[in-house]
This record gives sequence, structure tokens and C-alpha cells, in this order.
Amino acid sequence: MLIIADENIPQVKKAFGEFGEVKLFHGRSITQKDVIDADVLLVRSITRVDKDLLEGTNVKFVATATIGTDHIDKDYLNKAGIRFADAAGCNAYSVAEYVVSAITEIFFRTGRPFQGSALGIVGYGNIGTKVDAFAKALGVDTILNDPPLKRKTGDSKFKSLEEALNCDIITFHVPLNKGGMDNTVHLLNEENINIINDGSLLINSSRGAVVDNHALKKALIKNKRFNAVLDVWENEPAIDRELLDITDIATPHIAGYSYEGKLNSTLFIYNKFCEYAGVEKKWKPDYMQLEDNIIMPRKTENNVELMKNILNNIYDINDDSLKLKEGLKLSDEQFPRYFDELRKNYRIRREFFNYKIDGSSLTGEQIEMLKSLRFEII
Ligand SMILES: NC(=O)C1=CN([C@@H]2O[C@H](COP(=O)(O)OP(=O)(O)OC[C@H]3O[C@@H](n4cnc5c(N)ncnc54)[C@H](O)[C@@H]3O)[C@@H](O)[C@H]2O)C=CC1
Ligand SMILES: O=C(O)C(=O)[C@H](O)COP(=O)(O)O
Repeated sequence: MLIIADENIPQVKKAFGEFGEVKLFHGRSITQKDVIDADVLLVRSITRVDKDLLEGTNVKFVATATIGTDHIDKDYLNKAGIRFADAAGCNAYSVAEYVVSAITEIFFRTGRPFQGSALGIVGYGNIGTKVDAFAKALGVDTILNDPPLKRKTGDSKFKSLEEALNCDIITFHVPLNKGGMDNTVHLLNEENINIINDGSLLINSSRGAVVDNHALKKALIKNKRFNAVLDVWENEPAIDRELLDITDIATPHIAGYSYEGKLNSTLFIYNKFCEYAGVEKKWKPDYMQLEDNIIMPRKTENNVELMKNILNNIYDINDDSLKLKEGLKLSDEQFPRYFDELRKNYRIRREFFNYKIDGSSLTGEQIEMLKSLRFEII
């Protein structure tokens, strides 16, 4: 069996090697010629999988080691009788932790408290539900927007997009739906961007095109009255560098790149392949136990300061932002490669549950907050 895989799927050779030859390719440059004799194609978000790539090939099974599937023409795969699998949920905690880090950093910079702030969550699926739980743990109220779920459940907890945009923080966790009733292309656009209040914080870690980047740039240039955190961009990796310059925290599509999230992505597609092929699931990734994982936070009653102090030991989102912004020095030709290299060589970022926190200087409420964020308290 010939298996063609994106070189950035971790441990893919170990996982799939038992089924045949695994050949690795750079995800942006996989062509029909590369997959012509393949039985299995394993991609990440940067490979467009459609008729142009697969017609006339031998491919019977396609999997993406990602949550998002907007790069896959599922209708074509269905018609062509090609089985498809995604890695739904694999890095949901990673993205939720990214959002906690982004809020902490911006609130620390601007001297705002978590308590009493309201967070609008657009998209209440695997990631949105985790962000909701984390926000509540921090003392942040939430407003939920998810029209498909509202139709399905009739639950009055789901509010309008306008209500979500009216919050102190707005975060997007929707798939990129290109058209239809639940279109999400330019969900935030020239018309509704003005709903965002002065001093609010906008976070997009879903897909770049969910936010009209041109409208956002115009709004920020005209009057920088709210903060913006962007992990995803229109036209990655050739992103709008003027927008990059004026974004408060700017990262190269790494919100889902926790160590666990990446390994889960391989495990999830491996498991789905085994189910498809009717073979026993033998492989499991080695998640490696973390050493030196005890954090002793400074005593403070200010929870933003406490979180900033803890996150400095785990994941300082500023480091990612500064590195991406260093790319502003490069030429337009050099930048896309730089963006991809930052992603390829991304650091090992462990999820919160790996860390133990010395609770001796913490209040009972702070201990409960940190436990809800999946830290272990000792
Ligand atoms: N930046 C990154 O590294 C990552 C980005 N993502 C992106 O995040 C997206 C969301 O991930 P999950 O929560 O796991 O997906 P999910 O499928 O579990 O949840 C998405 C939710 O959005 C809702 N939705 C659909 N259309 C909507 C609309 N027009 N308005 C409001 N809500 C709408 C759906 O009903 C669903 O509940 C993925 O599709 C992917 O594009 C996912 C992982 C990592
Ligand atoms: O899971 C998703 O969806 C994502 O956006 C990924 O975390 C992004 O990873 P790549 O596939 O672009 O490496």
C-alpha cells in the first residue's frame, strides 16, 4: 500500500508504517502526479483535496489531521466513493488555552479584570464549549451564538451575532462555511464591525476568511479603538502585512499546535483508518511525561496577574507574536516561507493539564479557577 502524507503530521511514519510505504511531501506542493499510485492520502489544512488532485488516481481513503475541513471537497470524495476522515476535536483544548492566553495578555496590558467582563463566543462546538467553560472559570460571563445549534435545539441560551459582537471580548470558533444559510465567510465584515465597542478585544483563531481582513484593517487604521488578536489570516501564508503590523497579538496559525493536539491529530486519523481497513489499532503516540512541571505562583489577589505569572512559565503568547512580527522586515517574496517555517518548527507547547501548581499562596477561589483550567494543584 502506498501512503502519501504531509511531512508535518507528527509520527506519521511510525503510525502508518505498518500498512505500507509512507512517502512524505510538503503539504502546499502535493500534486496529482505525487498521488497517482497512492492508496491513502493524509493531509493537513494546507492541501486542497478535490477532483483536480484526485481524479485518475488510485486513492481510496483521505484523512486530514485537522479539525477544519474547508480544504476538502467532500462532495467530490463522496461521489468518487473515496472514504474521508477528519480529526474532529483533536486540538480543541489547545485552541481554548490559546484563547485564555490571549485574553490574559491583553487584560494584563490594559489593566482590566476578568470578573464582570462578557465574552461573545461565535460557534459553540468542540472548541467553543471549552472556551465557555474556561471563561466561566475565570469569572467571565459568556454570550453564545450558534444559529445551527439554535435551530436544532431551540435553546434560548443562543443569542444573535449582534449580541455576541457587543461583548467586551469576541472570539470566533466557527468552521469556514462558503455560502449557504450558515455562511461564515466574512461573518465579521464592514457592516457589523462597528458593533464592536471601544476597548473590546477581538480574537480570531477559526479561519482567516471568517473576518474580512480588509474591513478589520480599515477599522483599526481609522481609529484603533479595540484590540485584535489574530491566529488565522486571509491568504495564508501571504498575509496582509499592514494588518499584521497593527494587530496586538499576531500568530502564524498555531492555536491548535499544542504537543498533545498535534499527536492527537495523528492518533485520530490512525484510529479512523484502522476502522476503515478493519484492522486492529496497535499504535499509540508517546505523549512523554513532562518533568520540571511544578509552578510556584507569586501571591496576588489579582487573577489576571496570577494567570500572567503562571502562563509566563508555560506559554507566553507574546513570544509567538514577536517572532511573526519579525517577519515584517522581510520582503513580500520571503515572508510566506517565513510564516510556514515558524509553523513547521513550532516549539513544544504542552497543555495546562501537564502542570502542577503549588497552591500554598493561593486562595480557595483561585484553586478552583485553576482546577477548572485543568491544572493540578499540589
Ligand atoms: N487556529 C487553529 O489552529 C485551529 C482552528 N480551528 C478552526 O476552528 C473551527 C471550529 O472548530 P470546532 O469547535 O472543533 O468545530 P465544531 O464543528 O465542533 O463547532 C463549530 C460550531 O460552529 C457552529 N456554526 C456553524 N456555522 C455557524 C455560523 N454561521 N455562526 C455561528 N456558529 C456557526 C456549528 O453549529 C458548530 O456548533 C474549525 O472548523 C477550524 O476551522 C480548529 C482547530 C485549530
Ligand atoms: O485543526 C485545524 O483545523 C487547524 O487549523 C490546524 O491546527 C492547523 O494545522 P495545519 O493543518 O495547518 O498544520
